[in-house]
Amino acid sequence: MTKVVVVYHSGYGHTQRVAETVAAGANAELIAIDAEGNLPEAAWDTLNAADAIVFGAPTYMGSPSWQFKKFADASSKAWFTQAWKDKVFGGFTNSASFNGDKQVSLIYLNTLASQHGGIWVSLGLPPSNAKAATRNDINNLGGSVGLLVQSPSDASVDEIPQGDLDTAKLYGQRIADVTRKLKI
Ligand SMILES: Cc1cc2nc3c(=O)[nH]c(=O)nc-3n(C[C@H](O)[C@H](O)[C@H](O)COP(=O)(O)O)c2cc1C
Repeated sequence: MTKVVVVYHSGYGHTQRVAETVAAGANAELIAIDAEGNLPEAAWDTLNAADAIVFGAPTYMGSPSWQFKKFADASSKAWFTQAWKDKVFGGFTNSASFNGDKQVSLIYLNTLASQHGGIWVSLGLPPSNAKAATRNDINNLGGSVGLLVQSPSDASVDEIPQGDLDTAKLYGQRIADVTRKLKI
């Protein structure tokens, strides 16, 4: 039995919906970083015991929200004991623009996982970028490092493009599959 944990921050609920969708695909436990950038103390034990950790944050001003970064700095405690070394990691970000500098956030999440000595899982899905492509398609945003989601600036959490949510579920499944293979 493998244990996947999705740890995320969401200011206004959109990234939370993505986190829930990734978690559904991975059969993962969810941990929310609160508005002050904190986790319940017991959540650190949950992260330390996980086989895989998936990071999620909205892109604010071209990088993950400060609350996520506060969590990242606090994870230095786990770094000191190498508690997360050789775990499987993945990451996702959500923002309003198609581009919106989301890649900067993904690279940040990938770097954080690498600092911890983790094994990163790429998105592993081909882009849907032909003329006939729509926002209902898998990986219409053409990500590769991790999961990209675009929530239009005036969209409610119920209006996140279905293709991005379907991509989120598949990414969660992939992380769980890779974790199972590595644990054998
Ligand atoms: C302070 C702030 C900065 C933002 N910066 C960006 C940005 O750099 N790029 C972008 O595409 N969207 C940006 N957005 C839009 C959010 O990424 C978008 O609304 C996202 O869905 C919010 O996710 P959340 O509901 O989980 O907080 C920004 C929003 C806020 C509040």
